[in-house]
Amino acid sequence: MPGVELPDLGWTADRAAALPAGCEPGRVARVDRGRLTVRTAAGEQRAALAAGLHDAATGPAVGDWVALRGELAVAVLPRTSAFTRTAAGRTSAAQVVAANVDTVLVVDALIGEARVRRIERYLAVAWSSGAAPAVVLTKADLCPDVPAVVAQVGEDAPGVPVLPVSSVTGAGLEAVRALLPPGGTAAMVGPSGVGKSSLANALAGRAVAVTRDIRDDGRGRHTTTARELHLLPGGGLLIDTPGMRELGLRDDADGVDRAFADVAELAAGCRYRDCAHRTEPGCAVAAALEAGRLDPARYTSWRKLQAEAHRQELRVDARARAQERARLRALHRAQRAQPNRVR
Ligand SMILES: Nc1nc2c(ncn2[C@@H]2O[C@H](COP(=O)(O)OP(=O)(O)OP(=O)(O)O)[C@@H](O)[C@H]2O)c(=O)[nH]1
Ligand SMILES: [Zn+2]
Repeated sequence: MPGVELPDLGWTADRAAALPAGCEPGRVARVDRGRLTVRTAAGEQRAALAAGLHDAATGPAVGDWVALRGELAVAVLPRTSAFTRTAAGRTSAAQVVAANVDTVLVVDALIGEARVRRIERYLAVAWSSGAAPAVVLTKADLCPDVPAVVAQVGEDAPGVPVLPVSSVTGAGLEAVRALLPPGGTAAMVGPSGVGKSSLANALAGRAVAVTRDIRDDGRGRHTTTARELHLLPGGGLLIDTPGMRELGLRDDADGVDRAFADVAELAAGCRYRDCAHRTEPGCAVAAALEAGRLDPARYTSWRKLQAEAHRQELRVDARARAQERARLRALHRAQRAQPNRVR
């Protein structure tokens, strides 16, 4: 797609300062088994990964800016935000699925399953990525009392805009577009079936939702490349990558604390800094629960997510220990092989 200026893709002076000499910048629109589709000032091109960029945590993800030398991506520029998915297994590394997202649209529907608890969870994930979240509630055309649900969700999403929309009638889409300024990057998270693809298509004004066409013709599998970074008519960019649909909570409690800013503020007023909010004297959280100023379900949800973030932390620690053991083993092997050359 020629005719796109770098700032239209989200290029900034900070990023320019980090670009190695002699390289051109490109924004990753898709990653296919170690091959990139990147958007540059000159249009779209494919790029291979230089050695050292094959790591899941530090190698390029959709939304990343890479430094290009011809057809080779030689570096990933510093990220302003990152969404990670922790792969299964105690020692497997976190994989970055999207990077440099400014706004996370936490998408849920105005009809169906009770939604507040899962929205809380996605908000914690969003905050811990480094991006700013907004809640988008879809299917407004099917909901008999939109303001009531919006108000209810708003109570448990302190400091976050809550926007009702209908991808069918177009109602509310303008308010969502207003969150996506030219050059700004948004991404969607939310459970299956709430209308993320419909919202992406409505925002783009055409069908852009991810399609994966895999055929097997006896010579191996071929995946047709569909971009996962879309330019919207208003100048914003939308990342719609399948990986965003399987996000886990990251290994830090900050995201949880931001999603539960009201509860965290209460907890700051407890008498003891290490208060476990159970039976401690002077516990401000227990007092708020007793006085009916804190919803017990929200309290339970906060505890659960904190515990989950903590478990992730332990897992990351276990991984770090395993990596250190592997490093030492390799070092010892090398020492045995070449006793005089190491160190
Ligand atoms: N009435 C109404 N239906 C909607 C709206 N948005 C989505 N739908 C319908 O809800 C269903 C699910 O929508 P999708 O856009 O596929 O949902 P999704 O979140 O992308 O689902 P996954 O791809 O499974 O993650 C489809 O039948 C849509 O037509 C809306 O605003 N109003
Ligand atoms: Zn307490």
